Amino acid sequence: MPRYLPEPAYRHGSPEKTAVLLINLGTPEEPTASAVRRYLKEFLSDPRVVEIPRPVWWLILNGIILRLRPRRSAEKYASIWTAEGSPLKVHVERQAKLLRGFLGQAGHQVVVDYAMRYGEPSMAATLSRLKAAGCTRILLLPLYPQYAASTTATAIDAACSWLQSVRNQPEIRSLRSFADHPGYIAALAASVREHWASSGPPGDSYRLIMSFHGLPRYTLDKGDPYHCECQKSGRLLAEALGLTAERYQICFQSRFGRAEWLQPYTAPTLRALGKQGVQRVDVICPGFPADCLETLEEIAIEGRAEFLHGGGKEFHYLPCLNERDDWIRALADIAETQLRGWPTQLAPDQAGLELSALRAKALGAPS
Ligand SMILES: C=CC1=C(C)c2cc3[nH]c(cc4nc(cc5[nH]c(cc1n2)c(C)c5CCC(=O)O)C(CCC(=O)O)=C4C)c(C)c3C=C
Ligand SMILES: [Fe+2]
Ligand SMILES: [Fe+2]
Repeated sequence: MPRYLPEPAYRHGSPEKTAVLLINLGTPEEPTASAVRRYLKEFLSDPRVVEIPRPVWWLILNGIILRLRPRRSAEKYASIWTAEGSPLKVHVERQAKLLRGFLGQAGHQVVVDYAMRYGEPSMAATLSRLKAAGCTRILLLPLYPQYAASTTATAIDAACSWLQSVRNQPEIRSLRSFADHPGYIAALAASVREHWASSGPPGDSYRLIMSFHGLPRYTLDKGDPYHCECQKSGRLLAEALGLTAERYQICFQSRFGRAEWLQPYTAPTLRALGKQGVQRVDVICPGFPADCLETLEEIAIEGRAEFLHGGGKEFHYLPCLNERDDWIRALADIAETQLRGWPTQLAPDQAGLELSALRAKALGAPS
């Protein structure tokens, strides 16, 4: 027998609201080994993330990874931690706040919130809170421009498993990906152009490196569209910038484990470019809408060292879209497109409430 969360008695005509829920990966609560262990345990236990059969993976995870990795990763987190907390969380929180303002300008009265797939604020708690606040329509917006089963799909799974616990379910919509959204590509292109304007235009010995988070190679063979969506975003960005094929390169970072991942790998590519005598690289991470450990530490610190040790002269890391105005506008456009057909004004609902109160009065009974 399913067990449902406690539910208030249904009242006809109660206010109905629409919510937009931004979803990101999640991040440890503190840059300490124990907080990182808790985070990694939840993250890496997800069968969408690691597809190795369970008894074997359970032994590797608990016997090796969770003993060794948390301390090393915590040191890396400590190197990028801010006074306000983990950069990923700080940026997502601000993005939600800004999106609320932008959607408000567009005339929508929607509730905008954010949740993390792993850690806090959890998806289940946030969805329950939205429901308790009267949200009967919820748009799920995973903040992954390129679809992957290990990111987008697992975020939707988590929402679906929360739905299983709900008696009176809200209506749900979800965004699959936005790899070729014109506003997203234009915001990336504008950030590169602004960077060229302030750091000098690219010379003859130059590459723009577009570094995406990697995935195991088998995901491509098994039909995950992630690789293709990354190629598409990269090509559209290059086209927007007027870069020919020799002037940019798409590569994949953050390899985890010993299996083959999507190639070319970012770190060896940076080192090789330095060795080949390429003078300057600018690195952008279009797959990450918010700066995080993987961009601020792995690219801006370690990637820089790879290129310079290889013999390169000038390395620039371009920040993620974060709170850029053009990006938040693009996000608002993405949300509005998905919201189409849903009432996003409170007024009609309030009118409905008034009407049902009148009816209740007329009938002399609760509605
Ligand atoms: C952009 C999309 C991402 C994909 C695809 C992705 C797949 C993926 N990641 C791991 C393992 C780790 N990732 C870690 C951090 C991390 N990953 C993403 C995004 C994607 N991951 C982000 C935004 C972050 C940063 C989080 C932060 O707190 O700043 C980590 C943790 C850090 C570490 O110990 O190295 C791991 C582990 C796998 C296995 C995977 C797909 C199979
Ligand atoms: Fe990752
Ligand atoms: Fe592909």
